[in-house]
Formats: sequence, structure tokens, C-alpha cells
Amino acid sequence: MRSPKDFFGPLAVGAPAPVREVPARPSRMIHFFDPSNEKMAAKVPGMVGTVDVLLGNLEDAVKADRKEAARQGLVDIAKATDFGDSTQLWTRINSLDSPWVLDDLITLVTEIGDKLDVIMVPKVQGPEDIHYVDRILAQLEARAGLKRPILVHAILETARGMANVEEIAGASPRMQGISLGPADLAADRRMKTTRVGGGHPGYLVRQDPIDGNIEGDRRTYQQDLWHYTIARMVDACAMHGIFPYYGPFGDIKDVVACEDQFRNAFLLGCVGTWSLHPVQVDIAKRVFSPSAEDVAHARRVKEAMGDGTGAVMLDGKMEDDASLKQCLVILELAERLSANDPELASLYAVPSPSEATGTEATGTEGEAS
Ligand SMILES: CC(=O)SCCNC(=O)CCNC(=O)[C@H](O)C(C)(C)COP(=O)(O)OP(=O)(O)OC[C@H]1O[C@@H](n2cnc3c(N)ncnc32)[C@H](O)[C@@H]1OP(=O)(O)O
Ligand SMILES: CC(=O)C(=O)O
Ligand SMILES: [Mg+2]
Repeated sequence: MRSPKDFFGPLAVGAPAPVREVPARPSRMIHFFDPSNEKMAAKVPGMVGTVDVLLGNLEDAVKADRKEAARQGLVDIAKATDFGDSTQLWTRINSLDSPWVLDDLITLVTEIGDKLDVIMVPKVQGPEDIHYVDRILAQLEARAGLKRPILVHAILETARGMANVEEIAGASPRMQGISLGPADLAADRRMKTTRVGGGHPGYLVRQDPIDGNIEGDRRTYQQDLWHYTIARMVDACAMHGIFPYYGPFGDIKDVVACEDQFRNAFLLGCVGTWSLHPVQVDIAKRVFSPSAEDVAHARRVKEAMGDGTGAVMLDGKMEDDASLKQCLVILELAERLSANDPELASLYAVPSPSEATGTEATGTEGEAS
């Protein structure tokens, strides 16, 4: 364990100082693309500004004989593309035990380290994996003369990683967030599913027999296979001031269940999800942006609560310091998203920067519909 005094010191001479706080940039959808797939890669420049994160994937879903092409494809795209202020560039490197990962890190940090915001590390087993990446990144950043540190995102996709999730979340000031990896995690846990995320009709509870008739008509209720895992990941991330994400939803055609899965994660505290196909981008945007109704309600609670202490009645419900805190989470998110999105700013009636210097916006519920 590092001493708290050393935690924010660079791990290599000449490397940029670690961040003290993870930047809270919008990352509602981490959009995956395969840089070795020419058709898919050609679409990437056109997606800048329409997605919060573009992620060049080098790991699973890229064929073994296309690994070098994917790495070089990502370098070429990053060099040729201006990602602007509203889209980040991330990558998912190959796993730490693979023959490709060292070249992934060396090439990407050296060639496009100034453009890369976050490196996603798959199959993280414990804090030792983050420490390994942390030191190598510091050395490569120093050699490349980078001025800002590249952040690290872990995928939770092994039972050991799950058991160590709190230590992983706090392993380095580089830690930006954690995503659920339901496909590998299911395999590693020896779950009996064959899907990439989402629910399963067999995982259910059944209504008690009526009048003792076990063969009678009894309702069943499908349960959420991922509830425990996501909730624990959210707690680990919140505890360490980093961001939790749902991961992939593989049933691309089932946009309804995809939206449900995303919304469960949003309600439990996740800030975003992965989009694997263009059809999932708008679902993620819709789900991970709070509704206009929730924003308007949060604003009313804030106004009604005055100095933020005590209890008031609003529409027949008790509001107090704790419900206000929940409302502030919604308002802070709405303001952050509005800063880059005039449509959301108008939907939420968030004042423009010049208006914000005057008095606070009021009477907005009618406009935010
Ligand atoms: C468990 C995990 O590790 S999940 C993470 C790893 N997996 C991934 O990254 C998968 C990424 N996504 C994909 O590979 C693809 O979307 C697939 C294989 C699922 C489906 O691809 P396709 O069969 O081409 O889908 P489809 O025909 O509906 O595509 C429609 C168009 O969208 C494009 N497209 C598909 N996915 C993407 C994407 N992720 N980004 C940009 N464009 C895309 C296709 O190239 C196609 O373009 P066209 O209209 O010019 O022909
Ligand atoms: C996300 C991922 O890699 C998985 O589900 O295995
Ligand atoms: Mg995986």
C-alpha cells in the first residue's frame, strides 16, 4: 500500500502530476468501434459531437489476426480527427496477460497520448493490475512529454475482480471509473447464461400457490441478474470518487430491454453505459440524461427548502435535507450536460452563462416538458 502522502506524486520522473479529482465530463455512452474494420472506422469522424465517448476497441471482438491493424487504425484515426470539447477518445487495450498489451500501451501513449483521455483495462483482477499499468503509463507519459495524465478505467469481469472491487477503485489517482463486464464475468463465475448482459427469463420468483394449488395459475416475476454486482460496483466507485458504468447489452435488436437495463443502471447510480451499435446511442443518451420532469421537480424542492435544512410538505410529500441532496445530484447532472448541449439546456431551462450571473432561474416547470 502506498502512503497517502505519496499517492499524488508522479510515478516517473517527468511524468505529469496525477489528478486530484476525476473530471466529471459527460460519458453517457462509451461508443465502441473496431478500428480495424474499415467500414466502421470510416463512420467515426462523423460521430464526433454526437457521442460523449468514442472508444477504439483493441480487445475482445477484434480478431487475433487484426490486432496490429486495429492498433494502427486507432493511431491513424486519432491523428486525423479533431474530437472537439464534447467527445472524448478512449481505448480498450488487450488484457494484461496477452501478447499485444505492451505494444498497445507503448504505441498508443507515444503516438496519440495527447489525444487519449482514458485507457480501459479489461479483466482487472485486483489493485496490482492497476499499479502495473499506472507505473508503465507514468514512464511512457514522461518519455512522450505529455502534460496531462491519461486516466484508467477498469472492467469488472472476473470473480476475483469483483471480490477486490473496492481496492481496484482506490488503487490509483488515475482511476476514472469501472464498467460491468457481464459476459466474461458470467463465464468466470460459471453462471449458466449464454448472453452478453441483460436479464434471463429463468431467473425469477413465483407467486405462492393459491389455496395450496401448486399446479394452478401463478404469476412469475423476472429478477435482475446483475443487481448485486452493479450495486456493489456503484458503492465502490462512489466511495472512491470515481464513476460507475453499465457495460454491453448484446441483444442489439431488443431496444426495449436494452433501455430497461440501461435505466436500472442509471437509477442505481451509474453515469453511463456502452453502445455497441449506432442504435444504442440514442437509448443511452435518453436514459442517462435526467428527465425534464425530474429536473423541474428537483428545482422546486431546492427552492422550497430555502437554506437546505428542516422539512417541508410539497405536493403531499415530505421533503428534507436528504431528499434535497438527491435533487442536487439531478440538478448538478442537468447543468453539466446542458453545458455542451443547447437542446438539453433549453429542455431543462438551465440559464445560459450570461443569465447565470444574475438571479437564479425560477418558475421553469411549465417550460421543461
Ligand atoms: C463483451 C464485450 O466485450 S462487448 C465489446 C466488444 N464488442 C464490440 O465492440 C462490438 C461493436 N459492434 C459491432 O462489432 C457491430 O455493431 C456488430 C457486429 C454487433 C453488428 O455489426 P453489423 O452486422 O455491421 O450491424 P448492422 O448491419 O446493423 O450495421 C449497420 C451500419 O452501422 C455500422 N456500425 C455497426 N456497428 C457500429 C459501431 N459500433 N460503430 C459505428 N458504426 C457501426 C455498420 O458498419 C453498418 O454500416 P453501413 O450501413 O454503412 O453498412
Ligand atoms: C464487457 C466485457 O468485456 C464483457 O462483458 O466481457
Ligand atoms: Mg470481456
